[in-house]
Amino acid sequence: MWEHEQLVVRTGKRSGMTTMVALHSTAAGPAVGGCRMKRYDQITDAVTDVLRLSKAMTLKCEAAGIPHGGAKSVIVADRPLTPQLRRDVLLDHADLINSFDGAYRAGPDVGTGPDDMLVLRELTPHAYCLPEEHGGTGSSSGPTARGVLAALKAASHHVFGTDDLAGKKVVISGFGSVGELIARSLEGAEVVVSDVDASRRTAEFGWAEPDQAYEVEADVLVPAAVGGVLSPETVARLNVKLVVGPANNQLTDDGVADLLEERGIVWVPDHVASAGGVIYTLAREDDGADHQTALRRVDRIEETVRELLA
Ligand SMILES: NC(=O)c1ccc[n+]([C@@H]2O[C@H](COP(=O)([O-])OP(=O)(O)OC[C@H]3O[C@@H](n4cnc5c(N)ncnc54)[C@H](O)[C@@H]3O)[C@@H](O)[C@H]2O)c1
Repeated sequence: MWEHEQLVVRTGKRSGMTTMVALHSTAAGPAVGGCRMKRYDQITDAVTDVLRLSKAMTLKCEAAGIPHGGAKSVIVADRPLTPQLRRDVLLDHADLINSFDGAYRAGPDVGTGPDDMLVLRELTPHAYCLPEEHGGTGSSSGPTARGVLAALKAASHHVFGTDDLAGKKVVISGFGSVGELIARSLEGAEVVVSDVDASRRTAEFGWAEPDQAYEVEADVLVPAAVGGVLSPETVARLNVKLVVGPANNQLTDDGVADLLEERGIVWVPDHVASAGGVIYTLAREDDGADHQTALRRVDRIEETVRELLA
């Protein structure tokens, strides 16, 4: 069933490249969501991605008590991007964002960052997370990691009877910006990381090949790479008691949550665990909260997860 307010797919007049915005819901307020820049095999894969991710943003805002709806945008990187082409496609995307008259406000996501938001801002006011030297809050990876750690605390208490993961074995699939921050914060835990990019391997942590990360015998799995990683097949192979991570849309479909429950594995929904970035950004950039106040709002994820699991 179609449940989105709008989906607009457009060919940019400067770049000739496809960009799209899915507006899932503005019922709670203007819709927010990141701008993903990625190569897709088929344009339909990009449409599926933007529709699912925008719906997840509505759930994320609702669970975090943020007065915003959910949206997402995608820039289909179907060719190598020179700096000029990257700039052109971002300006094209800014035109598309403007066509929503403020109903969609963009931030960075996989493949984009604060510098790209600065380019968007040349043509649209509806871009968050500019670099700090330009008055924005920069990358949201830090607050996102903090939110995951808050969720981990509450979930660990529920599953292991202690907030502290010291002495526990934790597998982090996706050793990118959020995954690395989480790995470095887990003092006293045995941390194993995994990434498709083998250059990310470091002697500081254990290493699992990406196709084996979901089978490692451990206490906790942290999905921190891409979505769609928890399928009936991967859930059957899991060897952990708890799954908590920032990756958006971890389940291939909602029925996988039942399979996790049948196996006695506690899973914290990603739209709850990964909300730290959006909570922090909106607190600072919309509400004018200072850094510490915004972090305290992120830390409330712990309480949300406690209530959810209870
Ligand atoms: N950064 C944020 O503020 C934020 C907020 C909410 C959700 N998320 C989600 O969290 C996840 C991680 O975000 P990030 O900012 O760290 O991204 P990132 O791009 O910095 O890191 C992702 C890492 O995953 C690796 N990877 C990709 N595919 C993989 C696979 N199949 N198996 C193992 N590793 C793989 C990449 O090589 C990369 O190192 C993403 O799914 C993102 O959508 C991030």
